Amino acid sequence: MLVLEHLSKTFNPGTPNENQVFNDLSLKVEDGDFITVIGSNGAGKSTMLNAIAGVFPVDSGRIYLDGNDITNLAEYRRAAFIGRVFQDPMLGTSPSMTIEENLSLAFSRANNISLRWGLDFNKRKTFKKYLSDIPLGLEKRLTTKVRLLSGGQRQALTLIMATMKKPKLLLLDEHTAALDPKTAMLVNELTEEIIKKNSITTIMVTHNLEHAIKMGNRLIMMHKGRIVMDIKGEEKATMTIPRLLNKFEQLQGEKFVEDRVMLA
Ligand SMILES: Nc1ncnc2c1ncn2[C@@H]1O[C@H](COP(=O)(O)OP(=O)(O)OP(=O)(O)O)[C@@H](O)[C@H]1O
Repeated sequence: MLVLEHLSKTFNPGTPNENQVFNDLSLKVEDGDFITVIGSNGAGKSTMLNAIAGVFPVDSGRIYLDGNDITNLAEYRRAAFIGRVFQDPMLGTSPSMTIEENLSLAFSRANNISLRWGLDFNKRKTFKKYLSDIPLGLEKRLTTKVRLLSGGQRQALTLIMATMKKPKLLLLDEHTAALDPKTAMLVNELTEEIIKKNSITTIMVTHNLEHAIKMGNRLIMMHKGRIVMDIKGEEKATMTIPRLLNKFEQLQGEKFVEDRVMLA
C-alpha cells in the first residue's frame, strides 16, 4: 500500500516565482489499485508522481510504501521498486542499443544480475514471446536499434521494460499522450493487460477523460493541488464524461478547464 500523508510542495519558495503546488495532500492507494488521475492545468498531477518517485524532496509530510517510510529515499533507490513511463517516447529506453539489448538490460536488472550482454537462444526466445503478444511487429525486429522505432513501439517497449520485474508501484505520466489515437489504444490495451496479469498497483495520469473513465478501478480528479473527486466501484463503472464534468462543476462551482483535455 502507498500512503501519501499531508504532503506539501512549493517551488521556488521566497522568490517572485513562488508556487505552492499542494498543501496537505493525502492519498491512500491500496495494493492492486489502478488509479487514473485527471485534472485541470497545473493541478499538480505530475508533481504528485514526481514526489512519489523522489524526483525532488517534499517540504513536509510523509510517503510510505508497504509500511516503509520512503520520504527521504533517493530517487535512484526508489527506482528499484517504482516503474515509470513518461509521455516522451524518447525516455525510458536506450536509443543507440537494439531492442534485444534494451530488453537484456531490463532482464539483468530484473533478475539482479550484473550487466551481461550475452544474448543466448533462451533469452531471445523469451524476448520474442514478450513482444509477440503486442501487435506492433516488434518480435521480428529484435536487432533493430531503438531509435528507429515509432513512438508507439518505443512506449510499448518501455512499458515491458518497466514491468519486467514486477514493480511495487507503476507510475504512468500521460504515456500515450504523444501517440496517434490508434497506437494510443494499442498501448493502453497492453498497459491494462500487463497490469492485470501481474496485479501491479498503478497510478496513471491522463488528459483523456474517456481513458480515465474506462481504465482502472479508481479515478481521481485533482484541482489546484487538491484531490476533489475519488470515484470507484459502481460509481466509476457507470460514470460518463458529461456526468463527470457536471459533478466537477457542482463541487467546485466552476467549469472544468483544461487546454489539452480530450473528451474521447
Ligand atoms: N520542477 C519544477 N520547478 C518549478 N515549478 C514546477 C516544477 N514542476 C512543476 N512546476 C509547476 O507546478 C505546477 C503544477 O505542475 P504539474 O506539472 O504538477 O501540473 P499538472 O497537473 O501535471 O499539469 P498539466 O496537466 O498542465 O501538465 C505548475 O504551475 C508547474 O509550472
